[in-house]
Amino acid sequence: MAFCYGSPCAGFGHIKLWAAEMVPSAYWRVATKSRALRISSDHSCIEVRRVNYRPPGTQHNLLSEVSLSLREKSFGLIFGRSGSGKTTLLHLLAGLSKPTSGSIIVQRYGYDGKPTESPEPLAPERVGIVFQFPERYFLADTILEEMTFGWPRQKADFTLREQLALNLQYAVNSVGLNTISLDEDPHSLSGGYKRRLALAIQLVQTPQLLLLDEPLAGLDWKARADVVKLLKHLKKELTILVVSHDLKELSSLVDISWRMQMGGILKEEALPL
Ligand SMILES: Nc1ncnc2c1ncn2[C@@H]1O[C@H](COP(=O)(O)OP(=O)(O)OP(=O)(O)O)[C@@H](O)[C@H]1O
Repeated sequence: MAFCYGSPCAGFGHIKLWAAEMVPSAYWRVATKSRALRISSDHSCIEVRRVNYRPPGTQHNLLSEVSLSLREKSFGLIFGRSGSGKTTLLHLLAGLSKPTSGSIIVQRYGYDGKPTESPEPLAPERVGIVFQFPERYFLADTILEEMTFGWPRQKADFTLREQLALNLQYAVNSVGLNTISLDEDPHSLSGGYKRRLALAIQLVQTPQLLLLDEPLAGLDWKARADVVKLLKHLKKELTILVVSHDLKELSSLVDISWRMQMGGILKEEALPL
């Protein structure tokens, strides 16, 4: 598959038009899916099972027998001291590195809490990750270019591009960027709006799991409150796992939390507020 890097993909005008025309159906699809999931009581969980990780060529494990289970559409938070291995775990979940042993899977459960089918590996392309200070990696001159950077551009990819264009409009609305022209320079946005853009870029790919590394770091109090409010909204439709030191501000969102101890040992634990 070919991607366009840095330059606008062919047919942007059309992309905007498709998106504008097809928003209602995109919303309908999302709303219908969420209602269906609420009324059925079977559910899936993203699970890390006894994962160890030792970077190639090193002697020590950065993660030791890490296990966790995060139910779909819930908000998990991992806290712990600097250097304990939190970001390393996010990278494994995003497929950026491979566990030395153990597995990362999606498991479906039935009414009775028992697995209904064999677990499936969590596909890296279904995981979105927003790194610390994502605005440092913005490359394009407009919000639209930033959001479509890396999209497939070949003729054969028309259907995929069309789907991405639909998702784009949904993502822009979800993060509240719809009040801003997509021709704006991403670098000129406020801190909070830069984070919104970073989230929207990931939402276009309709992730099954959204990973956020220190989403409030470096923001002023108003932008922090803004991002917390946005995450509260996104939580209704998404499974979110956050690494953060900002426990108090995020506490109202958290369904489950873990402490990462030095040596990469993860324990489920309530937030120490
Ligand atoms: N590829 C690597 N090879 C060797 N050591 C590494 C590698 N990547 C990370 N580390 C080390 O692993 C440890 C865990 O790093 P990690 O970034 O996951 O910690 P963290 O808990 O996210 O810290 P912080 O809260 O400061 O972001 C650190 O001591 C780091 O220096």
